[in-house]
Amino acid sequence: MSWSYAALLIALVLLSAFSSFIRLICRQLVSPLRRLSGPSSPSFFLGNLAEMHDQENNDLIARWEQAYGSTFVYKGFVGGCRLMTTDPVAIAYILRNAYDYPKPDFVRESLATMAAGHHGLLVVEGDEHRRQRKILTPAFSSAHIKTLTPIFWQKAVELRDNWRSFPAHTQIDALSWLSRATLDIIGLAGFGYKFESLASSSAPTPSSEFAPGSHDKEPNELSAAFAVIFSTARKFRAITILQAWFPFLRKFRRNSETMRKARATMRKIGLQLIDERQEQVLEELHATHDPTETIKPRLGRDLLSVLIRSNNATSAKERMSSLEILSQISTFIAAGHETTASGLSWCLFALAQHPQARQRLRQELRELDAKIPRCDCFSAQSSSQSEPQSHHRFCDFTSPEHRLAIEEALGNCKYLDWIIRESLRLHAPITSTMRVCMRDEDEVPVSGPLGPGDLGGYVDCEGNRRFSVKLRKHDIITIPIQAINKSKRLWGEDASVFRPERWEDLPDAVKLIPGLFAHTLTFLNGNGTMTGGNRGCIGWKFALTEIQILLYVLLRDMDIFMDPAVKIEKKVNIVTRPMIQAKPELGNQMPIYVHVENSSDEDEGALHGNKQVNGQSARSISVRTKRTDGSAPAAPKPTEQRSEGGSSFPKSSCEHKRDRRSLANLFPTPFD
Ligand code: HEM
Repeated sequence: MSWSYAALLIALVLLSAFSSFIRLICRQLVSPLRRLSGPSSPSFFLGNLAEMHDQENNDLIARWEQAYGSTFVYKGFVGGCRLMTTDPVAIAYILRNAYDYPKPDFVRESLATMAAGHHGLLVVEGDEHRRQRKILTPAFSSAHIKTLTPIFWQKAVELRDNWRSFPAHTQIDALSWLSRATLDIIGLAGFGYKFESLASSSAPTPSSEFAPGSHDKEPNELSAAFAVIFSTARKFRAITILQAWFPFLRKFRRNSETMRKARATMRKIGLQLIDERQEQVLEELHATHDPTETIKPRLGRDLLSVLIRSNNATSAKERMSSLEILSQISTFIAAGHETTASGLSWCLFALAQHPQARQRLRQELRELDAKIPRCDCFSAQSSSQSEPQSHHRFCDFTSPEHRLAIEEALGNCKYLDWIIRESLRLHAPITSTMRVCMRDEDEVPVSGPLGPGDLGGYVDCEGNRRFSVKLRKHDIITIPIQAINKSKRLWGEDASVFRPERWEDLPDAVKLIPGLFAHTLTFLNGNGTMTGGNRGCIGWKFALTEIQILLYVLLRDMDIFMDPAVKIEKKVNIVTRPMIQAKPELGNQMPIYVHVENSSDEDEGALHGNKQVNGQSARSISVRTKRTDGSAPAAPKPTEQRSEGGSSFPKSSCEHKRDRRSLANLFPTPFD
């Protein structure tokens, strides 16, 4: 072969390897987005991405909004213009046409490796998504979520009793505890799996109703495997960005032995769970059709059982494969665990900062007792049987009638509702998401004037006011969920302030936000269509019910505080978690103090005694005994002294540990 052939061959190989990069550069050069104004870019390679990494702490988007209006461009990888808009009309248009505005490939790739799998609902697009969403919808209906609430109560009580067991003035990391609680909940409610991450040795046996065939012997095997996959995926490196644009680099993914084992474990347990549910669902069918069968089998209620039942009822052509079902298990864990834990942690944070709101909420929660019939599920830990009904404390909520009555009453708690709305508005666990235009050309409308002094539209880089944005195929759009939830143009001057009372009377402009929940984009949009695609959070009712019950159980009989000297920052890594500003090396943390009121009233005799309630030994007594003698090694350790500037916090034992100097801080998250 002559030199010229060899050179040609090398050129062809290089061309094919770099083809997507070359296409990217060409597309960027002709994008109509270049006509929009926006901030200057400090770096050719990373554009504005590096400064965006800390956007939740430096108010960057609000400053850009103030300088360039609600619709502008910023620079992404190698100088590409990306659209960013907080305009409610533009956002509604993009989200309503979800299948023409899917997630960009690099975001899907990142979510897939982050454990959601390539076939999970979070990642698939178009017809595949429509088909999966239809099969999954029955599992997330309000009626079905109501059947799962006993799990939420059980785990809430278990968490509360863990917190109660610590000596007074103990600082605890609420985030890691809430993470454990929500992991246990999604395990049981999602697929009947006992993670037992809330102090496994002392945990009460999960209701067998929800855990048929659970894996008692190795309860934490799946949890460990998931942690490996999730934490590895969360370490965002330069190579991750390059892999997005140079697909051939994906072949060089780190696939260590630990990672391979973790994936194999997830697959093994997932397939085992699916087989068990399939068998169980077939038994149900058999029993329903057998006239001699007198006792109907209990229908599996976890999300996986409902999914399998719904799948079996779907035509063979539309049905999900085992691989697709398997991906939903990891999707449920990835999408439904840390999001809710983070939402709850931020809610506790907001309440700790606002004593008046906290006291009003706690009073409302206590007053519920007066509205519901006396229950029979008070344990030996309840303060005193002779106390007036409304003062019974530390109820175990074991009576189904009592739980149902409270659930109904919680639904009518106006202030609780405002608190949840306000904290999820100001502290959205998912800060932003991305979309890409897949129409050859499109024109996205933006709103006109929204009120006095507002001119509507946006001003392009030539100084012309415009009321639509032209896009070409492959143009990238950032949907800044948190910035929309806090936009002054929509919410008013006090948009960044925690003020639950704002929900009494919202500005009209807010009602244009196409939010699934409370006119916020926290769970994304609520106006998706079957034809245009519906990508709003499928688990929003699950999450809200879980948040309601956990807040009620934790705050009814305990107060929370934070050290005012400890400054908390937001750290975005797909989910937005708290971090102590002065102690980044500790990783994600939400340090709080729990105050058990009148704790001196709680005589140790009652706590360690053998009082029988409803024929049962009080369960939480054993929790306390075990936790204080240290026999639950997996639980996060509290500090016993007050910290100054967070200095006495222990290293979090959970997997959120971060190294500030790591590349994760220099490079953007997949959603930037
Ligand atoms: C406070 C808690 C939660 C928040 C803030 C939240 C937020 C979101 C957001 C913003 C999206 C849209 C992502 C995008 O398209 O870019 C989403 C999607 C999704 N969420 Fe949630 N989520 C929460 C809890 C849950 C729970 C508990 C589950 C399941 C048990 C869940 C399952 C899902 C799934 C499967 C999707 C993909 C839906 C689709 O694309 O059709 N989420 N969530």
